[in-house]
Amino acid sequence: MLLQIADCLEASDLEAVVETAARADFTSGENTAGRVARTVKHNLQAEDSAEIRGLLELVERRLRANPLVQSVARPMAFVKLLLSRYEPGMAYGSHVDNALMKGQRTDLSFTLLLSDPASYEGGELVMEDSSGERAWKPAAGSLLLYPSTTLHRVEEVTRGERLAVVGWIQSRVRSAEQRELLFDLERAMSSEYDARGKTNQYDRLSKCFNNLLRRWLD
Ligand SMILES: O=C(O)CCC(=O)C(=O)O
Ligand SMILES: [Fe+2]
Repeated sequence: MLLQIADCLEASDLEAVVETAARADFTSGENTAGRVARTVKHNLQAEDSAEIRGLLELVERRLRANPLVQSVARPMAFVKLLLSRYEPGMAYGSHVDNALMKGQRTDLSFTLLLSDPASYEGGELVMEDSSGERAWKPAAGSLLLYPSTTLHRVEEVTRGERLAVVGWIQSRVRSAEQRELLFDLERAMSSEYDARGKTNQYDRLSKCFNNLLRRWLD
């Protein structure tokens, strides 16, 4: 399940992040890619600095505080975040993300878009699965959150600049299928409560949700 979450950063955060990004030094993303990924990874990544660490910490705080992120990802750890930039001619071909980063399992991958989609051409994040392909190009401040098991790519940027924070989450629930069931159940609970209050139906759903979560937590 891929989820798009709008407005993960409010306007003032977004402005501050873009300003910091404009002062950052970038190096080729090929430096942090493996032997094969290197053949398809053509982008830029911000070099580590106190300012960049502050920026990434702010993004992580906002994502952790987002109830939808909590409910879709059930994060145990934010394994890694980085600031990336695509200029005209840059793209990231089809790949699946590494299962292990910094000794931790990656269960979900995310992209937080920082550029206004009208300001660049190309740069769609394309998800490839057995049902076909789907391209995403959301508004600045929106988050795309998807299972790290998915093949995906970033289309070539042909005009302007695509700035984004990308990252990986280790979940407390390893299986994407189980995470999706829990997400649906939690939503059903919450709409039952909003519509009718703490009914028998709500209690029944809450029992299923909590006992499945107990069973599936790592
Ligand atoms: O920039 C993106 O949307 C995704 C980048 C990506 O796939 C990666 O860094 O592994
Ligand atoms: Fe990726």
